[in-house]
Amino acid sequence: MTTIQEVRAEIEEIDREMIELIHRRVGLAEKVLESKQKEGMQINDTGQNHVVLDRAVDSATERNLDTSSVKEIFEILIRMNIERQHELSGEGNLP
Ligand SMILES: O=C(O)C(=O)C[C@]1(C(=O)O)C=C[C@@H](O)C=C1
Repeated sequence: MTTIQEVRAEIEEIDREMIELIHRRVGLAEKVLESKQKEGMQINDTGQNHVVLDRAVDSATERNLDTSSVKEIFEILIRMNIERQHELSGEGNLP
């Protein structure tokens, strides 16, 4: 039988992986901002937000996960990316 320590060690490993993935995702803000500035695009792209959120909800549905919770997580991830792009463009935390 698995001990609580073993399960917690597994949870910790997953948490570390998630932090690394969040770090990678936010790290792409610089590249995406550069492309947007070249193309004269706005930082907040509501159409793309929908694409990302719909994709996350579809994946969550396939795995029988709570879709509204997964959607909230991805809304936070998008917000973090938008905030980072504003920081990088020297605008601070504008909406
Ligand atoms: O794809 C982009 O244009 C991004 O800037 C990335 C991202 C995201 O985090 O997925 C963030 C902001 C945009 O509103 C849309 C999507």
